[in-house]
Amino acid sequence: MLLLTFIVLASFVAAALVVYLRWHFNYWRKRGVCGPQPDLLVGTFPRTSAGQCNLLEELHEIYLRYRVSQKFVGIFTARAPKLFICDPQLALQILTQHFKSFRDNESSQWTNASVEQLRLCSPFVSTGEEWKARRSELVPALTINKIRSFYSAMRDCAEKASEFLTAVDEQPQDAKELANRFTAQFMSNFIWGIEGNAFNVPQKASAPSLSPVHCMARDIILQSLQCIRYYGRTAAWPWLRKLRPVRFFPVAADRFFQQLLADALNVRAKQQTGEGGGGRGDVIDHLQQLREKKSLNAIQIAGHTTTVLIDGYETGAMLIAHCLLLLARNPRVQRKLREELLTADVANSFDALNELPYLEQCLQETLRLFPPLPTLFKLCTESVTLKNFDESTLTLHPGDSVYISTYSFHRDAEYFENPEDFWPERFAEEMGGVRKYREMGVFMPFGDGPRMCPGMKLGLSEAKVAVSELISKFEVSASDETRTDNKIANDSFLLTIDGKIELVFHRRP
Ligand code: HEM
Repeated sequence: MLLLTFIVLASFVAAALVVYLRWHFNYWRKRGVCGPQPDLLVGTFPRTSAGQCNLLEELHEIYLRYRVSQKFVGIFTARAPKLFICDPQLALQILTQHFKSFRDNESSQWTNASVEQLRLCSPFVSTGEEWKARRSELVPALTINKIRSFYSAMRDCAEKASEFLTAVDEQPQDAKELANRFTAQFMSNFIWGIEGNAFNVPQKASAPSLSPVHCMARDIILQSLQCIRYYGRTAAWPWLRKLRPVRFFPVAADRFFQQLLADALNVRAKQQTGEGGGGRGDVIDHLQQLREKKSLNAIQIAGHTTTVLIDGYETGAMLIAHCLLLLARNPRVQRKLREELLTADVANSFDALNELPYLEQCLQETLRLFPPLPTLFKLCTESVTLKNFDESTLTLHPGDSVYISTYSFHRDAEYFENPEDFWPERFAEEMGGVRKYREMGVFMPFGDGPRMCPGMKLGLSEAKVAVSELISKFEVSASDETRTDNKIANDSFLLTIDGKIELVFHRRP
């Protein structure tokens, strides 16, 4: 009897749960929005939830299925409803004309002010007026003139990479690690005016040890990726995040960067009172002036230094590593780029480097195939009505989430012929250049609108300097360990190819 009661009760609870979940998954249907049938337990992304593919790949399948008939479809990450935008023009409007209605990033909800502070100072996770203030403080530190004044420092870092590669004598190298050494070295100089030592100890067969700034940047990236996985796993139970809030930056990194800031400001203060004062024009100089004009506290200033470091260190390195990989696989493109580089005086002129059309095309084509930040997660901040192809409408309200997958637009054969091919010429000026694709809304590796990446010029400059140095001095080929297709890693939030990018650098005579 007891057993029977238990079975009846358990069946009742199970049935009630199924009814509840089904009812919940009617969310989009009730609002007149179509979309793929969600799995009762894991929503629209069963293979991503099982670790079998990247969220982008499942999003891309949905995109290809619906993009002709729907401008937007309803999806569920676990139980959370999201609106997925399949129409590039609508995506562009969301980022530009409708900006007031989509001002904030979903990542602003992925930060817990009770457990960490430096990360909160990044414009990327700030909201409302706070975002405006943080962004306007940062932008003047990243102008083209500032970057130009660091051109010889950047070239110096790239030359150190060349010396290092010469010393390791054609042993296969992890291109991502190499690129991270370069960006860590340059960022240390650009932000704090310190030597990164990223390429010291060029003993044969032994890799140089990493600088403290490099170690901390790497630890922040690793911990942030773990946090993003945690946010993915707890999507169905968001209350868990309140019970166990997590930090994106390790405690040790927060302390390290606050101390580094204090030390750098002390040194500057002494230099200004003694002889030889005068700014070097680096990020610390800019922040010091800002502190005097606005009442910024030490946390906010240290937060700006970590924002520039982390974005310049990781996204810049991803662009460099993927570009070297694509050039290694495509000897024709590599030769053509080298010919262009060898005819210009790039060693002495930042402007000459920026005027090289093929170098620009190679980098844009790399960003098309491997945009480091391939999904934009936007939050509705003011009610707005969107129109579908069939003139039906949907009104979104504050708090609703919207997903835009630049990865899907970038790999759509409708806009980019043979989308898996690396063909930089598609971005040639005479074919309309980058502008043509940006206006269509199908190319946005740096986002668009008022929140567009403020570090675009810095990221592109880092990559231009590193790629131009290495391609003019080395023939680059891929080792057998490196995959030959563009399959992306299952667990990467920042988009990266699956497996290592192992390259061989043969010194040219
Ligand atoms: C190749 C390198 C880079 C790529 C592909 C890239 C890409 C992006 C993308 C897609 C966004 C989101 C834009 C949006 O929400 O519409 C973004 C935002 C941002 N990026 Fe970059 N980025 C790069 C380098 C940098 C660098 C070097 C910095 C240095 C400071 C930087 C700082 C930022 C910041 C602060 C934001 C947030 C802006 C805001 O929300 O107002 N990025 N980036």
